[in-house]
Amino acid sequence: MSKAITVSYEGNPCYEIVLEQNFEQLIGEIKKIGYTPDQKICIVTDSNLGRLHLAEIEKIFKSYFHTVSSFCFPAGEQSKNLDTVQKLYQDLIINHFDRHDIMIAFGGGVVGDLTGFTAATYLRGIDFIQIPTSLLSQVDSSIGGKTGVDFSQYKNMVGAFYQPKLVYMNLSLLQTLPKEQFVSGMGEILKHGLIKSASYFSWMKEHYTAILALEPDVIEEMVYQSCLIKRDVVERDPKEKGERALLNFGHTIGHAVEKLSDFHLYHGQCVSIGMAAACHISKEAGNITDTECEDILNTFTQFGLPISAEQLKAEDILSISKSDKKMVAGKIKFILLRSIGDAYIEQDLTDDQILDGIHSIIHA
Ligand SMILES: NC(=O)c1ccc[n+]([C@@H]2O[C@H](COP(=O)([O-])OP(=O)(O)OC[C@H]3O[C@@H](n4cnc5c(N)ncnc54)[C@H](O)[C@@H]3O)[C@@H](O)[C@H]2O)c1
Ligand SMILES: O=C(O)C(=O)C[C@@H](O)[C@H](O)[C@H](O)COP(=O)(O)O
Ligand SMILES: [Zn+2]
Repeated sequence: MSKAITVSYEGNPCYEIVLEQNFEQLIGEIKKIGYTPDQKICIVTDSNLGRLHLAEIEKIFKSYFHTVSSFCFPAGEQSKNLDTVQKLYQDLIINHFDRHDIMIAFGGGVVGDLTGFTAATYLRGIDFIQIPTSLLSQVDSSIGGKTGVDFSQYKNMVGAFYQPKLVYMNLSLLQTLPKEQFVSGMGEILKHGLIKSASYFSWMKEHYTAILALEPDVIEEMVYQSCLIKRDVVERDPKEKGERALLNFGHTIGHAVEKLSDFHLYHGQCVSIGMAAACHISKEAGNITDTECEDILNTFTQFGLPISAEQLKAEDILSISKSDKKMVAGKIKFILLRSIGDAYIEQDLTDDQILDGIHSIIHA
């Protein structure tokens, strides 16, 4: 069981996404890039990975590279900020990292986004490798080169497009991922089906027992299919000039809910709530039927994802949604469904239409 996908950037092969059940091929993949033992390695990770898996990965890197250090920060979205980036810059400086050295993002999306941004900006850019360990980071955040941190609690306000040199995932690490984090990753995976492939969405509904039981073949197939969908989108539109915005389905309201929950709700859970609102708006716009909307919401619930945010105020969600980055000429760039598997960008929604969607998740 092993799969690889090539990601091209501006028409040229740029990096490989490797799906494995262990770390046996990691050094081989690194040698293929042309890295040599004299290059210094900084493994960036969070406190949970530090406790569970850092020793194993350090040993693997030390079997090839002469100088391997690690930088560990407290787990959670609260760490995804410029303070942590500054501490990481300090660590790199103290350890004399220069432009030909390499950073390793070993963790979930928080580690990946923060490490990628630090790699993009330290010495105007040094190489980095993604070793995503959460379901969400394996299917979404490690691919496509969106890196960044939150600023003043606003999601991903400071960032850069910066591509990794390799994405290597050991799917067996999902065994230690807490259940609710696995479910959070399902939010982005179901999004992939909803925006790009009705058959993939149906496949997930058919396989939900096996998925939640973490059956290795089914998980590998699912991660692979999601990586293919994300790869195809980011290859066609690497800098979000058009189609890539579809990956933001559920995120405008989702990011507002994430901020308003003070990051106590996970990203994929907030995206699920945001998608529920967007589905309601899509239904009211005459695109999807009542039955389809109900089917989507039932599927979210079946996977354990939330579809409501009863404790929040509609006006707060609307006003924070409007301060998200996706405003164009004062209008929210909103993603709606034309049908299951087919999403589009809508820039002409009125506040009333958006509020109606928000009310559907508050009174769900
Ligand atoms: N760059 C992108 O394109 C992109 C895409 C989607 C999401 N994101 C960002 O990704 C972040 C969410 O990522 P996430 O859900 O991975 O969150 P996360 O990085 O906080 O990881 C979730 C939790 O799971 C733990 N964890 C990770 N892997 C584990 C494992 N194998 N075993 C045990 N514990 C493990 C982490 O320590 C953390 O507590 C958000 O900041 C979001 O904005 C970015
Ligand atoms: O890769 C993308 O493009 C995405 O939008 C994927 C999203 O799932 C992800 O949460 C991304 O970080 C959102 O980016 P933002 O620019 O809307 O903050
Ligand atoms: Zn997301």
